[in-house]
Amino acid sequence: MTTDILHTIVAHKRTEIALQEEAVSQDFLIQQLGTPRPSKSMKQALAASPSGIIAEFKRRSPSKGDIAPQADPTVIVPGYERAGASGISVLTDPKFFGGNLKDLQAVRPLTHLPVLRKDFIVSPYQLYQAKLAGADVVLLIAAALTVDECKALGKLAHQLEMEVLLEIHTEKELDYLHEHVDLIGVNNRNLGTFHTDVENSFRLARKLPKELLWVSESGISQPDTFIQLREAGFRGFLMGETFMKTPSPEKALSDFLQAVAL
Ligand SMILES: O=C(O)c1ccccc1NCC(=O)[C@H](O)[C@H](O)COP(=O)(O)O
Repeated sequence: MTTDILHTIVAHKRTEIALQEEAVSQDFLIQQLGTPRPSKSMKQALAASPSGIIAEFKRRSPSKGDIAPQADPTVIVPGYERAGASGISVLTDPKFFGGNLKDLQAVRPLTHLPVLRKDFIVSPYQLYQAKLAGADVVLLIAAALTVDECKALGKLAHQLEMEVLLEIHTEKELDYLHEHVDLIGVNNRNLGTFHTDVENSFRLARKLPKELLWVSESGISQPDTFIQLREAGFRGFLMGETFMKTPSPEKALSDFLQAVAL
């Protein structure tokens, strides 16, 4: 089921990709792959971390508008690593989030952490782009795909040695699980209404497969909530706005980790 904003974003995404493909063909991207650099495992990094925060670089969003429109990822991302992030997420969507694949490319050599390409992935073309830009993980959003598309994209991501974070919002979307999923993300944000409720993670936790690593996504700002989510079994926490809206995302993350005593 697609919701309105998601529908709009995905429709625009298809146009964006078609234009990019006109300029640079998929065959050309494949030729450029050569011998790719080995990937870093987000799953292992989160499982080994006492905190598990995937700190996100996000300039703006459909729900909040401008958050940090002038932010520079080459400043923010090394700061996140110094502060103790376990992984990095870079929003690469230009129109709705003010991001760019170049942001991901720019931070790749500046961090040892696994990097997630956070975008609305609907085409193999975007997976080749992600690999070339240096992503270790890609997001597949159940609500933006059919089950077959999700499986085919997951399979290709694995062939390209990238991990797959499958994002769900409802129990029904557990039908999207397949053998090429490494991490399961529960989005606390309803993409139709933008209403954000971390209860969604607690509700769905009872249904999530034990063999996958669980990530709670969106709207996490309170140390108490974070601690309760860890107690419920989540080992990854995708957090953007809480840090990006402050003058120093590095300090905000460092303070947050101190508040949860990690
Ligand atoms: O953030 C939005 O408004 C949004 C709207 C529509 C689709 C996706 C959206 N966000 C993408 C994300 O996944 C979040 O940036 C990520 O989960 C972090 O959320 P937050 O900590 O609330 O910034």
